Amino acid sequence: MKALSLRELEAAARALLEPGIHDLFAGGSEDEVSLRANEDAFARVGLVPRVLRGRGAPRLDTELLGCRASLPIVLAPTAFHRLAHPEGERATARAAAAAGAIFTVSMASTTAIEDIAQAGGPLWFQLYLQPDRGFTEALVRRVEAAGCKALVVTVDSPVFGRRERDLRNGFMDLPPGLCCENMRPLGPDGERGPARSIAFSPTLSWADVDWLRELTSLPIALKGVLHPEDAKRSLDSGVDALFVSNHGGRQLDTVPAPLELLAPIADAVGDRLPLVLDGGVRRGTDALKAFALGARAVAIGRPVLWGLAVGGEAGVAHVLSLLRSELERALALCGCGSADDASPELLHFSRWEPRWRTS
Ligand SMILES: Cc1cc2nc3c(=O)[nH]c(=O)nc-3n(C[C@H](O)[C@H](O)[C@H](O)COP(=O)(O)O)c2cc1C
Ligand SMILES: CC(C)CC(=O)C(=O)O
Repeated sequence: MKALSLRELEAAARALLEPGIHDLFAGGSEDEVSLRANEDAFARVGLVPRVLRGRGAPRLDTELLGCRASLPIVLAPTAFHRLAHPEGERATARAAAAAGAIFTVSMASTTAIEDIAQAGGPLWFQLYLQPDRGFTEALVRRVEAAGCKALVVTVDSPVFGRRERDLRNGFMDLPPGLCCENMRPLGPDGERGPARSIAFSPTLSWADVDWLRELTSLPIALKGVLHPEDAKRSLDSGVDALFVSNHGGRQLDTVPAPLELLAPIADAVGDRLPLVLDGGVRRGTDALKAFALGARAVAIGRPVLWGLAVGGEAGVAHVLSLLRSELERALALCGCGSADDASPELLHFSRWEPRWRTS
């Protein structure tokens, strides 16, 4: 029976996945306050449709960081797809390519970037800048050669968030036979060496972003910028986009939902940087609310893993197809011809005080 919504797909994935793997995907950090806040924020904003605008069938196609996409919904980077399905990132990449969606490959993918690129769709590569600049440089050259169209540099992880579900379940590392394939340096003949672990470093600074900017001509997005002052600072560093993200509630707990932080960031950067929002997007209406507050696109993390777990490539295709049709319907019902038509006038923030005429 095909899931009618991402909620149904989530339940199906939960029933299929080994509980420790389910927790690894589903969990957040510490008390999971941010994790819950992400979805809740969308439910607390209402949509007030405009009528009779005659905009015709909504168009979803867009361009982001030089990539054409058939919909403004990006696959966020998530680690370890082969824990969800044996075909892992290959299956995800095929589904994304067929849907014309941009797939952001995690640095912690369990398939090498060259093998993922075989699917032929637009790929971005997510990078944790490593203290070993030589390694980072080699990896950047490798993903350039593989045809990745942009780098998404995750900046919300100077240290790793404390994920208590994983500690309780004793999930420490990938099982034998799986590793972070992009962490295996390439030898002179392209042979892959032993995997190194990903380092998280509190010494990283804007100077490292400047260094990366000099190193590559690929567009660079910073992922995890939430403070308007950092958004403004990023304008000076020559980056090309920002992901407004709290890492799906997996890093600093009690960070508010990205949806709530979006408008001040959009104010801070104006039209100079496109914004991608991720965290809790589960419906077409959620995406529309993010567009109304200034996002150019949204990204989805966990739903892709649910789709993979339930049906491999077909499951991810189903996730994208559900969101595409929901977004088309939400735009049409709001009188919008595209995501660009969405504006704050469509939003209702609930501080409901009944008002009625007394005379
Ligand atoms: C299982 C899992 C693995 C993730 N791995 C990465 C990663 O390797 N790099 C990264 O920048 N973000 C990673 N994220 C965060 C996502 O890119 C994204 O910010 C988040 O999942 C969005 O929220 P959502 O899952 O509610 O859609 C991961 C998230 C999950 C759930
Ligand atoms: C392996 C981790 C680095 C992946 C990650 O960022 C996450 O699990 O949130």
